[in-house]
Amino acid sequence: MEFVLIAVAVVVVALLVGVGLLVGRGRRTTRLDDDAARGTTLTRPRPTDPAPPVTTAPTTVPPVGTAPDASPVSGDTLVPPADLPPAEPEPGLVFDVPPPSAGRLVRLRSRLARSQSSLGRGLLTVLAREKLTEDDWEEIEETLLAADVGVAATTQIVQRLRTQSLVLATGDGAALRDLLVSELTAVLGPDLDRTLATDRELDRPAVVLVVGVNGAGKTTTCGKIARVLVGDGRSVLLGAADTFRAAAADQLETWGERVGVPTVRGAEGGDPASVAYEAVKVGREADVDAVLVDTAGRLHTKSGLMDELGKVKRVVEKLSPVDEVLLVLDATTGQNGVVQARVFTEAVTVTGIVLTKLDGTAKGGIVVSVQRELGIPVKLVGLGEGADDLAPFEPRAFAEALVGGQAE
Ligand SMILES: Nc1nc2c(ncn2[C@@H]2O[C@H](COP(=O)(O)OP(=O)(O)OP(=O)(O)O)[C@@H](O)[C@H]2O)c(=O)[nH]1
Repeated sequence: MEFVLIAVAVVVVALLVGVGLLVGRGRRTTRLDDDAARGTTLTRPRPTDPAPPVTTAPTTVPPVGTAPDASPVSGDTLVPPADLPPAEPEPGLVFDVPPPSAGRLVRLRSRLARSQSSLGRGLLTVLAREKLTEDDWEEIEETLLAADVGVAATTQIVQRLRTQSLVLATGDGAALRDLLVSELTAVLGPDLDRTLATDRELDRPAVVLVVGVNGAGKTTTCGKIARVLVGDGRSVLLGAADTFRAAAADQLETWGERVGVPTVRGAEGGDPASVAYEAVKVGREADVDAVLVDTAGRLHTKSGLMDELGKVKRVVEKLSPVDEVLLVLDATTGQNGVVQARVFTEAVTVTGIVLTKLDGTAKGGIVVSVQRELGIPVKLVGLGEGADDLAPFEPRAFAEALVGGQAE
């Protein structure tokens, strides 16, 4: 009898060890050090899985952060934050290698097809006419307005084109097309500083907050910016301060895992400010170049959301200056987006706009009106759902792409 009991005990222990090992092979979610905010966890790409590459969806283990006292996932050793992020993937791991940011807008110009066919082609057809009549100029004006270029900018473009067409004397479609590109470039603010403040300072990482309403593409954009930075050779840490929607943290983690970037996340419904603080703290200890913090876009009330954003920024600033606050706007929402944007600019000092979903609208001129109305430069544009469909904004290249035609 005693022998049977011993045999049963051995089998049970073996089974438990086996299950523990299997779980340990999933996503690695590690409690941070003892000073970490309650419920905050750090996830990093799995370092020792032999295969398959991380480009596929990772195995998910329930977030440890939901239970404040949870201990590290079985089989994990607590990784000192100063070791982060891995400079190279461990043997057997294949991270995505995103392309560098330079020249992306030119590569993605065909994504502006909808804007181009309504704005560019419409204008080119009129400009190609032998002699431009009053009706033609009106048509040009209407086309620009319909593409959301805005009244003031449209008036400026049309007036200047008219003057210059007189100088040209004859109807030269190609020359007028080039003039149109120049005028569009001029209203896009070619001299605005669009540098993303993501360069590491001497003693600390750059800190970027990503804000905007839900559905605008914040989390996706955060992940895409991480890829842009990794593609440019920088080290990044992500902070999932959108604790309102648990899936947002999972989504962000997955983006990070694909390029070898760790994520700090909190318990669902936890305090976003403490997650943001923790992310910046870990980023500083790990000496990364930039910490990107995703924030919530939805709360029970709009004023609640704005108060929360303000708090996130204030709390982070106890530890580090915030170098960039990027407001993500959905280009397909047109003027509504501008109204939303104003609410955000009242709560935090927005330093740059990311205009997403420009591939899904015929109103590419929204870039002009958003910038003019808010007085904030568009720094990045989203041109598709693909992982690398985010490009630094370049006025001339954008104007060329919108107008299309021969000189492209
Ligand atoms: N076509 C297109 N889709 C985009 C672009 N950027 C983001 N999206 C899509 O927009 C949808 C919403 O993106 P999310 O990143 O989840 O939006 P969010 O603002 O974080 O939303 P919440 O987490 O609910 O606040 C996703 O399906 C994205 O793939 C873009 O540039 N083009």
